[in-house]
Amino acid sequence: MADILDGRKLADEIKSEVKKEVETLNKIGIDVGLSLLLVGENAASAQYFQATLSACRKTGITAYEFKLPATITVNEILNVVNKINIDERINGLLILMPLPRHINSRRIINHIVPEKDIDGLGAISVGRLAADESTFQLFKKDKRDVDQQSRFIPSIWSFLPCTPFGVIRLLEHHNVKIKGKHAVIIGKSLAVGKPLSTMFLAKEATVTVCHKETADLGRITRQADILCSATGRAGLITGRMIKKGTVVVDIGINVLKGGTITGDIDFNSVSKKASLITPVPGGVGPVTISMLLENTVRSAQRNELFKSPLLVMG
Ligand SMILES: Nc1nc(=O)c2c([nH]1)NC[C@@H]1CN(c3ccc(C(=O)N[C@@H](CCC(=O)O)C(=O)O)cc3)C=[N+]21
Repeated sequence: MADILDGRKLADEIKSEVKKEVETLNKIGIDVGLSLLLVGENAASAQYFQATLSACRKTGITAYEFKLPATITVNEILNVVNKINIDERINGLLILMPLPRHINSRRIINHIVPEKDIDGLGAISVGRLAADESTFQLFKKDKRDVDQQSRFIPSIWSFLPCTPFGVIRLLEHHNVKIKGKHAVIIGKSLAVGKPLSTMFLAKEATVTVCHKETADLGRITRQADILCSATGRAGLITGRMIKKGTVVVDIGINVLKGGTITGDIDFNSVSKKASLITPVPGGVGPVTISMLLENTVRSAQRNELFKSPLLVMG
């Protein structure tokens, strides 16, 4: 039987770190602010919205809520983003995805100033990740790589998308070796599959990305040392599709009839062969929210550090 990669436990640890850092900033008169922008109605987004609000409350981050009707125009949303961009109280902006169909979501997301793009989905953030200009943030918790990475004192940097960032954190927290391993990712989305593949590359894994057009998925998943699935298809991965000892990360969220939440992995059959596995709920999801808060408090810290040569100490 596989051991569990416990996301709730790690998420709580990250949140208590964030809380301490928020308190330190509060002591020198700095409040940390996160804005949440929800357009229209969407069950998964509404749930993430609420979960993030309550995590903000727990850590002392001030949340600013923006709820707009689905009928709103692109320009009206851009005006709200403009307001948030120049609002000094706000350190980060999360725009809940997906946006309504008539809205060009790239147009909206690219309008967030990079300093506040704590979800890491804007073109600058995506480009910096692809060019390896922000991946050093993945090495902070990895003591062995600190020396190599600490050559960099960035004057400005971008944020990493919360879900894949959380996946790397969860693996490292459980001492899963990434370097030299074969990581197989299912899903090529901008928010999860693609950035996760870049992060695994930065960590020097051998990476294969599969998606809905991939022929004979099982042939590839059986080669994985680390298997990450982010498709939103319940039960896609069964025990027959993995080799013994695989580390399995379930990034899928499927709401079944009756409201039960499950991932992409058939937990019963896969957990018999895997060495480590994330449950859903209680796996990657809670860590995602904690990474969003961590990015937000980093944004506030950088703002202080880089925008004045004089630091006010508590
Ligand atoms: N710009 C953007 N970034 C996102 O990261 C984003 C988004 N839009 N839109 C909506 C989806 C959905 N999402 C979830 C994250 C965590 C849980 C989570 O923590 N779920 C709990 C289960 C909660 C329950 O049981 O009700 C868990 O996995 O344990 C759920 C959903 C992030 N999303």
